[in-house]
Amino acid sequence: MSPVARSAGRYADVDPDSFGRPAKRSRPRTKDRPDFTGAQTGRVITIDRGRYRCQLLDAGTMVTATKARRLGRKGVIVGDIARIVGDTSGDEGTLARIVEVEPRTTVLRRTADDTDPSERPIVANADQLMVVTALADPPPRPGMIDRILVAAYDADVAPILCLTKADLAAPDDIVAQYTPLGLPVVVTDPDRALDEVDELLSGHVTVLVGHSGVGKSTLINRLVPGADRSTGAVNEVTGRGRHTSTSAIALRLPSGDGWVIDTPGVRSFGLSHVTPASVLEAFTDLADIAEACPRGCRHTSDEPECALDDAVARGDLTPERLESFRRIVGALVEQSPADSH
Ligand SMILES: Nc1nc2c(ncn2[C@@H]2O[C@H](COP(=O)(O)OP(=O)(O)OP(=O)(O)O)[C@@H](O)[C@H]2O)c(=O)[nH]1
Ligand SMILES: [Zn+2]
Repeated sequence: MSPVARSAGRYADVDPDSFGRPAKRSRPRTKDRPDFTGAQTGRVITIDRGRYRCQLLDAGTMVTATKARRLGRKGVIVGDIARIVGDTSGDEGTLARIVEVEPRTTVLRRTADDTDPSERPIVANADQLMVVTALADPPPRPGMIDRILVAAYDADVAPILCLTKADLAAPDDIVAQYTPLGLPVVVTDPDRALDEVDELLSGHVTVLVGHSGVGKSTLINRLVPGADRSTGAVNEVTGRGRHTSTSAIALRLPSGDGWVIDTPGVRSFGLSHVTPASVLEAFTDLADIAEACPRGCRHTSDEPECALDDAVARGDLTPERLESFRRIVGALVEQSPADSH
């Protein structure tokens, strides 16, 4: 029996939302699971109206696919590593089918807005998140940078700060402000080679997040020649860029070693479930010190017995690093939903 016929018959009755959770009925897996040997492995690079565009990892072929029903509505997102069966030639008009998705190493979720209180996963398997911020035109907004950094730390995705348009304003203040966080800060302008950025992205799956107009598309077009991201188009009416797609798009780096994932329309990531403790985990040096904090310490400056203050007093921690951490965590309490303009 072909895998297609088999899975259609066998899985039609399974709750689509059960994907990713243990099956309710436990049947011997090896016996019941469709045999997908011969399936191709690809990365989901973008999603458009129920069609999943995938790039096969071996051949690099672009394949358009549907998704097995049992994977559920949110079962496949950009960045996923998918098992694909059927016609994977990529030829015009062909349609393959995603039958399985590998467990995700990380998941970034879209900010909830006023009309949509739920958070949706948007990008899977990124191990880095590059916040792209212009030094001028538009000016940097530290509050927003901090919110995005919190989301990155919480999702266990290593943040990078990229400061664009260095030809228009000096980066020194922002660099000084973010260096104590221990994240790489790179500066770009049109006349500067991108060696440093290339090196940071090589071998990684990096999500790029930035407000419209900061030069994210310009950067991607330089990193991935032929990516053809539309640039410079700020819609006068909506104030938003020309990208109307809500799907992220993954682009393989020319070296073949690594991916960048552009996230049009994503201004920030939801923080509603994030706790100071989850952010603290990303700051391992501070986390070690905070073991000595009293129970329930929020590590804010108004906590009388926070061990982080003691560490600064002892000289074991620089005041700049503590201040940066507290500012970042402060973004959690200051957040207002659907802000970010
Ligand atoms: N001076 C200067 N201008 C730049 C630089 N990078 C990009 N720009 C310009 O800034 C404008 C916005 O650049 P985009 O690359 O379209 O910005 P974006 O962040 O992708 O914005 P959207 O396309 O709206 O999502 C364009 O006019 C670019 O030419 C830079 O390093 N220096
Ligand atoms: Zn504390």
